[in-house]
Amino acid sequence: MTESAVANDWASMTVAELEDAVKRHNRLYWVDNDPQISDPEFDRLVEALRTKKPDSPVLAAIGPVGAGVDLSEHLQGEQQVPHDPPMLSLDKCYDEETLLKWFEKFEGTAVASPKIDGVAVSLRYDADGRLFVAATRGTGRVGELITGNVMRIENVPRTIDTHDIEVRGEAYMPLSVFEERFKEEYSSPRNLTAGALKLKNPQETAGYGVRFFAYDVLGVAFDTEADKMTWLEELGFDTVDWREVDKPKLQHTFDEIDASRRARDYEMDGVVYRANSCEEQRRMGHTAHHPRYSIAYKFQGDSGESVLREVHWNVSRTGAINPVGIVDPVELSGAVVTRVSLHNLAIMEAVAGEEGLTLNSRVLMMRRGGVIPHMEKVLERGDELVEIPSECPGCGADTYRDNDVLCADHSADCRNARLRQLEHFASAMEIKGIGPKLLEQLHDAELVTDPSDFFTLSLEELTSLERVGEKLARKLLDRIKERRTVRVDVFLRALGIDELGRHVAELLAEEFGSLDEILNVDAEALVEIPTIGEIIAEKVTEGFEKHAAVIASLRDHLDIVFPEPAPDPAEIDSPVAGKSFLFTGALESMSRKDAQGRVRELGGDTPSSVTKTLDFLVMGDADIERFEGGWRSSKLKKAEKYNNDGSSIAIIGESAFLELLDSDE
Ligand SMILES: NC(=O)c1ccc[n+]([C@@H]2O[C@H](COP(=O)([O-])OP(=O)(O)OC[C@H]3O[C@@H](n4cnc5c(N)ncnc54)[C@H](O)[C@@H]3O)[C@@H](O)[C@H]2O)c1
Ligand SMILES: [Zn+2]
Repeated sequence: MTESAVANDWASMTVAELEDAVKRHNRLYWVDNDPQISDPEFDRLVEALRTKKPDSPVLAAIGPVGAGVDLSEHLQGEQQVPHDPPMLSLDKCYDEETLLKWFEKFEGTAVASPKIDGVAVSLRYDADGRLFVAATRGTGRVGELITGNVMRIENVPRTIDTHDIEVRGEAYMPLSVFEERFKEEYSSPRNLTAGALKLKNPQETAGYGVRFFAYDVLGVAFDTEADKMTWLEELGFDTVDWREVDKPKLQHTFDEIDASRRARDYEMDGVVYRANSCEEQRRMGHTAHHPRYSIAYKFQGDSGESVLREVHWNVSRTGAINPVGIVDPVELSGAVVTRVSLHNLAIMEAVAGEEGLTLNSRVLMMRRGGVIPHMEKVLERGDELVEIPSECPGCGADTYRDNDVLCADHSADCRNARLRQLEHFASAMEIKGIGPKLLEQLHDAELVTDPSDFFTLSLEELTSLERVGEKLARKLLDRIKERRTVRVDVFLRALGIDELGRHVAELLAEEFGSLDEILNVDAEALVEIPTIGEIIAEKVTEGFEKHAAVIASLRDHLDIVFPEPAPDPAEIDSPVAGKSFLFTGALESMSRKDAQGRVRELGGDTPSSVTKTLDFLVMGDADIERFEGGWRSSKLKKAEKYNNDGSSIAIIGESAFLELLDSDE
């Protein structure tokens, strides 16, 4: 029911109309940089045309080349990087039948990997194995030079143990980074990645935490795609999460990757399959639009219709007042959504169109990339114009517009701004069990009005609140007490200062020896730290000034410590200290990141790829069972290969890992 209302638009059109629409939207997207429909909707439009006229020449001309993008208008000659062979699009399919048909066209197995919703990047390494050119995909034939920016992507190797090759892959912003720092004001991790890669001051790219997954290499011949990926990993690249699949596993792999979406730290919009045999790849070749040996099987069911009932105005921790839509419940990618961030004024206006957003509008809701819900577009206008508040809902201060964002100079007792700040503090300090409801109670009873108040709470005060019994109160007090000793970077981030996210906090902790030094630093000195730009430096120093009183009272209650230099493994008798652990796949009891944190706390090491000296390769218990049943991921294969050559990498499940941790504590 939900999808048809949109798809029907296209289904009722003639071939000529469809061809015109495809050409128009392709141009709007690639040339004018002003897409007017969402990507999934564009894909449906293309499918509608493909169904009616599979050999339409317009189908072969989708993408930047077909749209006639000419980079020479924008770029100087030296900024243009030719791609040979061009960086093409992918052929698409939406059902198993089409996938099977594609599979019949070649001999051997396929290699499948998630289709990452990021930005394609080409990396070139010179005769000494040094990264010397990085470029965007651009028109597909000519890209834009972004070497300085790419140098700031942490997991892109600067030098490799071979020479004269080109590596292609996808740059993306981890969802954890997006959600922590950007989700309030930006709508898409992908667009932010593209922006971060083109920043004029490449140093600032580092602050965006962009990462890179390799999926292809030119300049070396391989027998199989699997060999290619393994080789890339040995060179030190993080590769897309690939696996070799045979015919019976084609659909199964798609379902499995689809089901794993929420456990992954990136958005994706389908599964890419490639013929495993490189000889077959050469035989099949490519069209002007896409290689024939590859196909993208795209996810569906991410969209649905709903009705916008209300717009709430939320004061963010930085003071911006952002719209949040309340919609009738709608199921998207398996989860029911009732609230959707409209991000900021500009994004809300873009969705609504010129006449403004109205309540009771019929809207298309979507999880682009499967994770973050968006209101994609208004399908039918409602009856009541959404008013932009002239006053802050928390303190009544006048609002004003600052570029894309609604702002106010909140008074010191703005309830909403405070609640948001306290919420951020509790979550950054990892004080578990303090949700928004309890916070409101604490705040409204004037028990906690600034962050330091958490540390003076008493049992009587807590139990005086509705629905807080003695048992819960004691538990909360214990948790708060546990967090009295806190690492300086965690403390700094918890202050909720604009631009002082995890990355900057860690830099400050590394760079300085005491909290006083950090708090008294001036903007000029901060800019000296690589990856901190002028804007960050100013916001951070301003923030320290503004929060001086809160910081002072927090210091009375907290024991703020600097990260200890890693303990000397020789001195600790422990199964974890001095050992290296690599986690792969999803764990049940904690995220991979938390698992790495635990290992490092205990003095262990967490390398990012399988090496000869790795001690433990850890995976979920379900994966261990699959492993025992014969299944092999690329990491497993590599570990086994090293073990055959004399390494002793223990391959263990999560339960065994937890036992190791326990025996250490
Ligand atoms: N909204 C609109 O009006 C409109 C108009 C035109 C195009 N579009 C959108 O533009 C998008 C881009 O189209 P396209 O032709 O550039 O890209 P595509 O969808 O054909 O995908 C090709 C890209 O996938 C990337 N990729 C990610 N993971 C990969 C993996 N594991 N293996 C191999 N490649 C991987 C590659 O970088 C490659 O550049 C499409 O999603 C389309 O919907 C939208
Ligand atoms: Zn306010």
